Amino acid sequence: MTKKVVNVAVGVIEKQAQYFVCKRSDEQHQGGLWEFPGGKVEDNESVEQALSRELAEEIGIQVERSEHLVTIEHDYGDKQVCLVVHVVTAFSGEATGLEGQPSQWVNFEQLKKLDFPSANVAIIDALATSK
Ligand SMILES: Nc1nc2c([nH]c(=O)n2[C@@H]2O[C@H](COP(=O)(O)OP(=O)(O)OP(=O)(O)O)[C@@H](O)[C@H]2O)c(=O)[nH]1
Ligand SMILES: [Mg+2]
Repeated sequence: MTKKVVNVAVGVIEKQAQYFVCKRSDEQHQGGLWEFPGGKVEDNESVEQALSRELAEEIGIQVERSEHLVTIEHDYGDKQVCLVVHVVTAFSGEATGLEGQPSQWVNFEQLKKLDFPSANVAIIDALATSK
């Protein structure tokens, strides 16, 4: 049986060699783990539109420049996702967890030590390669 793939726009927010990450709530899929902010791409929008919308909703920033980093297909067993990851290198506003989620800016060494969903291993690898 083929499962429905959920397309997700994910933003790696980068500023002065620091990265902005949020903690997923316990009730969410892959709850309690750190994440790069983002969310599901709706039927009527492009990945870039979804990225801008989700980052405005979740962390209150307006994307000014972003570039594609990597696209990852991952099967969690209970859910199959396709993460389309962009690095956001210019934005306005100040990143904050608008939905009450814990958040922090970390450098790359700290980023590597955080607990992320397993699909994110490939994001960290791609970031390391792009540096
Ligand atoms: N945002 C985000 N989602 C991720 C990451 N890694 C990863 O596997 N995912 C998965 O991508 C899927 C969709 O992301 P999401 O839960 O943020 O979607 P959303 O903001 O639209 O949430 P909602 O369903 O509460 O409205 C989840 O199954 C989540 O586990 C990540 O780094 N960031
Ligand atoms: Mg989300």
